[in-house]
Amino acid sequence: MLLAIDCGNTNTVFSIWDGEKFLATWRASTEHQRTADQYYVWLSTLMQMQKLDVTITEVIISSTVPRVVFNLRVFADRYFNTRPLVVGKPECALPVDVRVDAGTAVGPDRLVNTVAGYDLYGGDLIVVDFGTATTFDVVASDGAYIGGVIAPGVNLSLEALHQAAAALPHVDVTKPANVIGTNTVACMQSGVFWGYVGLVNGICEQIKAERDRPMRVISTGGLAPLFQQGHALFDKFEDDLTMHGLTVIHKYNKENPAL
Ligand SMILES: Nc1ncnc2c1ncn2[C@@H]1O[C@H](COP(=O)(O)OP(=O)(O)O)[C@@H](O)[C@H]1O
Ligand SMILES: CC(C)(COP(=O)(O)O)[C@@H](O)C(=O)NCCC(=O)O
Ligand SMILES: [K+]
Repeated sequence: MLLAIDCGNTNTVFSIWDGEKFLATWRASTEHQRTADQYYVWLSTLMQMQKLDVTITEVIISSTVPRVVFNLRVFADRYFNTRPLVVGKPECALPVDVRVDAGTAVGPDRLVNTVAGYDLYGGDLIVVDFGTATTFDVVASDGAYIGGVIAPGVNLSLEALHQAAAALPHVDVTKPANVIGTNTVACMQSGVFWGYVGLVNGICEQIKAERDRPMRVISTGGLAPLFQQGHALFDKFEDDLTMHGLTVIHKYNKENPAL
């Protein structure tokens, strides 16, 4: 049984994959101080509560936070007696090329999304991931990651407004009824919501123009459905795109041990 771990700057998602389907998925906030023992207490409790009596034999990790990887490695080694595959490390081969400037360390989540998008839809894709940051990953016709765009995340933008301006409250993102807000909260929500619709539209259109070809736009991340509502920003929404990519990369490395 495979344990796939997707660690973002805000949340860390753990999924158990039986080779055909995910048996369970759990989410914890990302905290680099969390130890291997703490991960185990948390995970084994959830497994017991779900009466999931399985043996984890393999672990794959993608982490946008480098310093959590140490404790996750100890966790895999101590409790599952396995050396985890860590995306972005030389020993983890990818089934696609990465064509970026020399010396660039691409976020592993973006590589995993590229692999997942290519596996599900083929090439000429834009993958939009609404995480702490909102990333656009451009996938060439042969599946290569050829770069993209990093924009501030939706919640980060709202939080920045609240932090920087004394009179602006903390608000949650939602789709406002009108563009013209008639109170402070509605004005802030409008700025972020409609600003984001424009950002996503504009960036995707410019990427397509720069590539000079039609491209499919795939979205992932909890906030993607909010932006899809009535705006047809994306051709497809994939809830567990990153997790799917982790299983594809794991399989590829198992089938190509010499890589
Ligand atoms: N369904 C949702 N509704 C509202 N906010 C969400 C939802 N899912 C995630 N978020 C928020 O979106 C932000 C990004 O979350 P996540 O995708 O887990 O980020 P990361 O992968 O960078 O850790 C966080 O602020 C999180 O609280
Ligand atoms: C852009 C990111 C911060 C997004 O991370 P996330 O929002 O998933 O936590 C991450 O992919 C990252 O740290 N990238 C490194 C730089 C790059 O991808 O070019
Ligand atoms: K992410």
